[in-house]
Amino acid sequence: MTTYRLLYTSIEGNTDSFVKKLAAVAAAEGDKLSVLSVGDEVDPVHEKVPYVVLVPTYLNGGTGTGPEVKEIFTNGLGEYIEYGNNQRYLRGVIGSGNRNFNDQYVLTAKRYAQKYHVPLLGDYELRGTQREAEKLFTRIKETLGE
Ligand SMILES: Cc1cc2nc3c(=O)[nH]c(=O)nc-3n(C[C@H](O)[C@H](O)[C@H](O)COP(=O)(O)O)c2cc1C
Repeated sequence: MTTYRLLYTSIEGNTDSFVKKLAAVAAAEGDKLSVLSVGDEVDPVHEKVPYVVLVPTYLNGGTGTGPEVKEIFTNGLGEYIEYGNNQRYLRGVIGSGNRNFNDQYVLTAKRYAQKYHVPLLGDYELRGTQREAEKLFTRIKETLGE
């Protein structure tokens, strides 16, 4: 049994729901997740093992992808990554969003991947599907596996 560390933020509950799907996939494979939901109220701790983050997309300031388009609501997760040495243990990002946002689909995750120099491991829409949870759990294992 292996335990995989995941950090995420969820404003409206969709990411929470997807993380539950991932946990069920992990359990079915005899593995475990160690998850932390990072909200504004969470005091950052020093991460001690490699982890993957899941971040939904919330933006304002326009319809494009330029610097005028600002991240909203999810900033606490970025601050957590930048706390102490936490960035050193970040291994990858999974993005979520809604394809109705076209070019801005999962833009926050793409920005995190670029900013923190880690791969975008994949993406899913809204609450995601069972199939996506299975596929992304495989990516998490490949990324964090021993
Ligand atoms: C105000 C607002 C802005 C959003 N902006 C984007 C966006 O720019 N790109 C995108 O892919 N999804 C966007 N979304 C969709 C959310 O990322 C999507 O609903 C996600 O599943 C929310 O996750 P959560 O329920 O865990 O907070 C937006 C949603 C809201 C309510």
